[in-house]
Amino acid sequence: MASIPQRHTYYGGEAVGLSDLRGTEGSRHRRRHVTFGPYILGSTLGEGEFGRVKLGWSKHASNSPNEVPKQVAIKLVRRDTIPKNSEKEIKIYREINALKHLSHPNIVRLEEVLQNSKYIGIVLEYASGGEFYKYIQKKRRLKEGVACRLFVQLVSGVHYMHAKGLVHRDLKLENLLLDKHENLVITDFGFVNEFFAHNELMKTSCGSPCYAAPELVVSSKPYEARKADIWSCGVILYAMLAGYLPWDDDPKNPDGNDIAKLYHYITRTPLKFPEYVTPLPRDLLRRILCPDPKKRISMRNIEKHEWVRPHLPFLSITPEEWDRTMLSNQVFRPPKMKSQHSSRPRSNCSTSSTGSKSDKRDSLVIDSALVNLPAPPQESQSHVITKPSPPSPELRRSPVRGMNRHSRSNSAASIALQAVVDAEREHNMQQEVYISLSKKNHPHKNRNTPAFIVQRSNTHSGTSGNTSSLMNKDSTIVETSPAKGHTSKTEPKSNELHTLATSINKDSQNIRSKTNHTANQYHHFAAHHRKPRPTSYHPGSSASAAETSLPYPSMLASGEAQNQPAAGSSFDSTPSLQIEPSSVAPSGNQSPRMISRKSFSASKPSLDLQSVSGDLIKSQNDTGGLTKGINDQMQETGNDEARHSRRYSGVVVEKTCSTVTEEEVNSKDDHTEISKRTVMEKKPDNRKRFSFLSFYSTYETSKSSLDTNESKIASPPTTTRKQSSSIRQTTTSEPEEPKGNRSVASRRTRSSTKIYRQSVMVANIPESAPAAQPRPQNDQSTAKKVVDFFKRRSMRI
Ligand SMILES: Nc1ncnc2c1ncn2[C@@H]1O[C@H](COP(=O)(O)OP(=O)(O)OP(=O)(O)O)[C@@H](O)[C@H]1O
Repeated sequence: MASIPQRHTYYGGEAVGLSDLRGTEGSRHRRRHVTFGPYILGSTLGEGEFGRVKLGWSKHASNSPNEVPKQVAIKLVRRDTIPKNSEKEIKIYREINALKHLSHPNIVRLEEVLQNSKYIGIVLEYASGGEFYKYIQKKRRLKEGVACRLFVQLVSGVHYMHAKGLVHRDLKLENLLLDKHENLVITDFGFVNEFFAHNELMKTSCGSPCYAAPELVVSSKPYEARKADIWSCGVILYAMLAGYLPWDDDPKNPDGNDIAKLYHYITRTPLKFPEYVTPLPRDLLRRILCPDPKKRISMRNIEKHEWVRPHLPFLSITPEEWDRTMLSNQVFRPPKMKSQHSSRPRSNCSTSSTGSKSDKRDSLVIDSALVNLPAPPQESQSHVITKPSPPSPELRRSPVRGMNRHSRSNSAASIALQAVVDAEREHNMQQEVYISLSKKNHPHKNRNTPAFIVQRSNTHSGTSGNTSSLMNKDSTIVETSPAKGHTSKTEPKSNELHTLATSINKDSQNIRSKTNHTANQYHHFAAHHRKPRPTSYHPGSSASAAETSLPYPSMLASGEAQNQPAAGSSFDSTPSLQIEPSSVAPSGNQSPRMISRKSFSASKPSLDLQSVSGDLIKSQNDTGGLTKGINDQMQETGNDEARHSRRYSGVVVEKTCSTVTEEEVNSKDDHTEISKRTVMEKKPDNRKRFSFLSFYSTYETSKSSLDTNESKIASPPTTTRKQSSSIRQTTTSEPEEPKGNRSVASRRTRSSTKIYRQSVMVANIPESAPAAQPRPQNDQSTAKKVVDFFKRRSMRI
């Protein structure tokens, strides 16, 4: 038996033995963790605009030695860094609100929102697989099968959010993470926006130049945001397959510094591929990376493309089915109901972990008016931040619209309050879905069974008739809204949905069982780095939904001729709804390897939602505006069921936590561990063409200091990480040529400055950008600085 080493201290001639010191020593050795609410804080996983993202794990689960504590990523946002009504506040608000409504295995899951007097903690699912760009960087490029699986996951997640009426607007490799089973996880919803009509156009351009669709850059016209997301997906797919970004080989703009030239090049130059990219993905990429958004392939047609056919069952899962599946795998405890007489939500924020008076003082004072969520800011034509605007005349079914607004509700503190209120609504919604499911299980009792159309794709009429031969004619998709002219012919069988869920769960359990060992090592895997991110948000307004024709600049017109798909311009046509009942249920072999996340697991999550969440408040009037996409379908089909399909999107709880202080958080980073991810951060191989971060240049790793003396044990050993960097812009213009030998070391190392990407607004790039002319040296250097600034940052275009 290990004995505590005897220590004798001499005090003025009197020996003090162990027994006298045991208390002192005991307290010294006692593990004291830095905590935030119900979570023990660990190392810093990364750093963004809002602050550090910490690894955390549930205190409650750790009581049992055999139970792996639930791990989470906690985005800690200092409240005093978020001025009221600031861009930052709006961005956080948007991100939280969007995540609450998204429940998809490839979208980062929001666990809850916590706060104390100093911090707001956005508790997210922990994506332990690290950052996706590093994954590609490590492998140089992905094998086709792997790329296809991950692309399908990306498409599924993006399609899901589009169906929910949301557009991401900043899809890029840096905003993709991997979970422990190398499934894709879409993160960073700071630029998310809602759209309310199928053809609704947006004004505000967001994103990063390399991933931004041309229409965002070369035209000031409103754009169809979903098509812009699709473009970004294409750039991501290209990077997966090729190992570098497309259109980076302009000899006149080798470094891609000149954004005007970059976009001229994009719109005028046919897409080139290295020889190792096979014809099928090439065809798909040509259809996606089509400069003319009108001719760009739609999400539905991507899902029908031959290349992704092996994953058709997965892609066939509709948003509604995802909602149900995720819901069925959630452990949901009915929240404590507040008193019926209480008109305002009750918060447990005063039950801070310290219970100090100051904490109570800092706790949120809940204003009943906050029950009405503020509207998200509208996009303004002038690209200026606007505050929540009054409801638009057209009724948009949004939880943030169509309700009384609270004029002061945009304060940082109120964000978490909104979360409480939304939890209330979520619960209500949850109950609706349960009712819906229960009715579905007894269809004879259900008068509102949704009208699923089940039909072979090659039998539907209309626009799909011209589909390319590469389209999967036998493919089936599942839709909740019937095609025009169709009436509900086949009702969805609840056992079909069940089969889907069961299949997924089986898959999940298999993977889970294989990876229990990995799970036990969870806490050893963390990473921290400083990752530049877009930092500003410029809400804009949506253009009129009536505006369906997008005048397109001539340069695009000329470019589109070159980048058009070889055939099948009808890809953008709205496909009819098709379901092949027999193919709805995914076969295990065909399903992409993903799942394995909690949502798919039948196992009980270690987080005790109730103990964590405290009060959840039931809402009376959730109208689910963020599910506008579904509502659109509902309106089209007259199908009320879609309304019930809004999923329960996680319990969002606001709670006051008082144990973490700024000093603790700041100091704790000093000893962060990272073992797994650092493997990916070896010195870049010069033979690699692919190096994503060049665009943002090299940036210094933040040496986080998570561990205080008190938390050494809580936090695994720290490895200071250095971000390698650089998306290389190559000089050769030869097509079909792998360009791995180009020397980019100098570019990679040209900057080691710590950089925070900041969104910027730039004027639209003129159609004919002035050719680069010799300029005085001083001017050039200034211009270079500006260009570098843009290149290294996520850019508001
Ligand atoms: N759920 C997560 N799991 C694991 N790591 C994460 C998670 N979320 C964020 N990180 C890490 O933290 C880093 C910063 O996160 P994120 O970019 O979301 O922060 P942010 O403050 O929103 O920054 P920005 O909005 O500027 O992008 C990420 O690059 C990633 O490495």
